[in-house]
Amino acid sequence: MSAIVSASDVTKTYDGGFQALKGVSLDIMEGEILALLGPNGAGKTTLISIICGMVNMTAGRITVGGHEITTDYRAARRLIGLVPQEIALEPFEKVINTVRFSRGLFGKGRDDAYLEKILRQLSLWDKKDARIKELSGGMKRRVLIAKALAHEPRVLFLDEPTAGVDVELRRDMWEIVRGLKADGVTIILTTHYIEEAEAIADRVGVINAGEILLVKGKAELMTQMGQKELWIELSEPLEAVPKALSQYNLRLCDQRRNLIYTYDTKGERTGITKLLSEVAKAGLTLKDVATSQSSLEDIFVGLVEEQSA
Ligand SMILES: Nc1ncnc2c1ncn2[C@@H]1O[C@H](COP(=O)(O)OP(=O)(O)OP(=O)(O)O)[C@@H](O)[C@H]1O
Repeated sequence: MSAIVSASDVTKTYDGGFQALKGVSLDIMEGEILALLGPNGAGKTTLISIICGMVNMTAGRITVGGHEITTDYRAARRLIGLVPQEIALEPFEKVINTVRFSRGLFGKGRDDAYLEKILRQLSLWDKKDARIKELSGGMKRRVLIAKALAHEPRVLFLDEPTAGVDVELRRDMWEIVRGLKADGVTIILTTHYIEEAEAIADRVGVINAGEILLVKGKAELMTQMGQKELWIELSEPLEAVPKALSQYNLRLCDQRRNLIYTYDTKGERTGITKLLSEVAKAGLTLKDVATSQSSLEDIFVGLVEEQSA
């Protein structure tokens, strides 16, 4: 897969002197769904706004489909659709005209068959002649997506598509996003919801305080999440991990009273039964055992805390 959007060393200092982005480098691969996860004020909207040409970067370089966004703005912008966070639509306009108008803005010729396809995909076709003000909040969000897709972009940015929407609409949105990916659209969505990133992303990028902390395949993150720890509390503290148990890579902590064994929950065998019998064979007496699992949330919180320390 090649990168369709490539950002290198992008910085943004707003007029008041606030540095919202501190050297962001990121490659977005053609055809993927990338979730940008970060707390409030992390810089997600700033980054998207820069890529979409609505905010100027202070330094750095960004290309979209090989077009440099400052020197080759029109060509780059034509490849991008943006679904903004806020609903800003003309209330008295009909749905179909709203979408047609957006297509026209990019200099694309009229193509009613294409517009019908996207309106059907978004379950808006039977509302095509309704005025925006007659639509529910969820439908207005769908119209925003239809507008963003009207000029057949290859990359779609969704800025917090499910902020403040109910669970049902959130699931509908995820279905829509999956459908667009199947059509070959590259999708970048920003979110506060770890659950959302888990549900639909191929890769997850974590951004905090203007810096990208990691970008990883979801499967890889899930493997990390799949790691569980078994805590074995002993009645007596140990000097060291007994040699007979060396194959388990145990850690000794909490005043040498706890042995910690890390295992993979997705593995065929956890090795726990064997370990416990060998612990007994080594003459150690157990006081208690407990397990803990790290989640994407733990990883995320850990990363953000580490950065602010
Ligand atoms: N026009 C502006 N002038 C000055 N500071 C700004 C401006 N726009 C954003 N900021 C600041 O830049 C930082 C990043 O904001 P941004 O909107 O990019 O964050 P975000 O990650 O999208 O947050 P949220 O999840 O709350 O939307 C914030 O501290 C914000 O206050």
